[in-house]
Amino acid sequence: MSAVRRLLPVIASRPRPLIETLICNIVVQLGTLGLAAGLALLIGRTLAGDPADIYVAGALLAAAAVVTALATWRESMASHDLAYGLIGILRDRIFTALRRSLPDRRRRRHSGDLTSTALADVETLEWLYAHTVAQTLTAALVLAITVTVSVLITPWLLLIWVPLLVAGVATPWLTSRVARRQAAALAVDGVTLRSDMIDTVHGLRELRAANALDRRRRQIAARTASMTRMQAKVASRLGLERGIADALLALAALGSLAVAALTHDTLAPELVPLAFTVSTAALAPAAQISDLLRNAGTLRESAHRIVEILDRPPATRDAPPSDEPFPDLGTGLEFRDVSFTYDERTTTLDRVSFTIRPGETVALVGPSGAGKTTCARLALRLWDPDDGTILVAGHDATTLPDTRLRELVSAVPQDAPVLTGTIESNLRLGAPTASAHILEDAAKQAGIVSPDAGLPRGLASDVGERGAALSGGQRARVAIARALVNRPAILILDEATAALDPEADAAISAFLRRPSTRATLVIAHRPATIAACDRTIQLRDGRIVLDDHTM
Ligand SMILES: Nc1ncnc2c1ncn2[C@@H]1O[C@H](COP(=O)(O)OP(=O)(O)OP(=O)(O)O)[C@@H](O)[C@H]1O
Repeated sequence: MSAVRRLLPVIASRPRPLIETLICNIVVQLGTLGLAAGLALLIGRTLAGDPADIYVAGALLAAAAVVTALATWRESMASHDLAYGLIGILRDRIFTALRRSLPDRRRRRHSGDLTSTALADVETLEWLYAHTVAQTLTAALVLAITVTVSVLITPWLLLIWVPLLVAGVATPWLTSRVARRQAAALAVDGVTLRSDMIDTVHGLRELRAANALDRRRRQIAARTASMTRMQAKVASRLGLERGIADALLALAALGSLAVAALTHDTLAPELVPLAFTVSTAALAPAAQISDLLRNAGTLRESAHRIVEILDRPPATRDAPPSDEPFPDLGTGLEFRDVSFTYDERTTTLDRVSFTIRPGETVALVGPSGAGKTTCARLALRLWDPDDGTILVAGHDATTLPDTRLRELVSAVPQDAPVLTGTIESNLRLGAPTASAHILEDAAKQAGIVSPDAGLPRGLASDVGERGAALSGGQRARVAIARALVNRPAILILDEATAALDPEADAAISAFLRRPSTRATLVIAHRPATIAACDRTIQLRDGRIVLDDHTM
């Protein structure tokens, strides 16, 4: 089924503005047609020496003009109400689809690119919903009426309308493949340009330090030039198509005039202006339909990309929501024969089994690329293992509803992002209603409020744009405190202490040694951090090579 047809039913979710748009459109089009036809009849009868009552006719025409104007105003409001409402629904569906399917295990596409293209595509659909569906239905109706009426007045007009309508439809149909190709190329260029710009702004410091800013600027300029060339090609194609459409419309007007002139002796004289007016009145809806056909390529390309996102398979299947209590079965975190691969070629984890009991703190160590972070990601259920089971608090993780799992497991990833705001707003991220006591307790455990943290304003400290006003160590402390606010049953620290200064490292080590009921997995390289743990598991090439209390 075509992507546009898949997205059209969304329109049924807002029937009121749709019906209003449709009715107003019909009133506008028929009102305009009625005005022109009324005037033509008036002129015809005057020319034929049988003038109508000018006052009655004037009043009728004035009333039609007012109704048409009011309907135009309402139509504009209703169509935009319809379009923006539908766009909101689509954005929400896209967000849900992306949320379910990201992070992409196989890294098929950059998630930022995907989102940015989808948002641009949704804007394109504004045109479909606000200016296309109802308007095209009405235009087709008015076109059918005008062509039928004019042909009833004189069948000779068929000679004009049939070939011109065929040519009008054939032109954009013939160019539709090129149009889609161009729309796809423009979208790729646009997205790459946007993500290059965003990456450049984010990496400004690194690019400047590497003396790479000029090179980056030239790359962006080259991409812009390529886009400009493609835009010129699109403009040239659209111009040509518009030119052909205008020429066809002009031919229709001339043809109608010629038919009116040639058949005037076979027609009642008062009908001559009417035949010409009604026939040329078909030009406006014909132009509207040709406009739609001209933009169909871009529209189909955008709809296709949106449908692609909506159809993305979920990264994990969420267990159905349940009111059943999930008793903590007391096992902490357990991996049972877990195997996992990112790309189906390399085995990242090979039958990994370990248990971290409540109250235990375990260091997961091993060389770079051994699969440590992958273990943390699977425990957080970013993806499910290809084989084996992960038990969280005694439950198979795949049977736990997502929200429950997030309450049980908290993680501090490598380079955990700190969001713009204050330390408090960052701590409240996953627990908006947490009490001041809980926040302070978490901040204390992570060493934020200690004198050596360098944060005299404590929780009220401003972290700057994405944490830029904090040092690496301070950012790590905020990320650790954020993970502690939910008081998780399972805590995972993935190289979270790597950026800490010795004082903070000592504070975190002390925190790790403190007795608690939490199961804690610490991915670390630092001897001091590893020494603070009860046990060490060593991973190499995705396999456990050591699980020991001493190392
Ligand atoms: N999203 C991904 N797509 C494909 N391969 C990945 C992905 N993430 C990690 N890998 C690969 O999986 C392997 C294990 O990576 P992982 O990050 O788990 O290692 P690690 O032990 O945590 O390493 P480090 O100590 O350097 O952080 C590596 O070879 C890595 O290149």
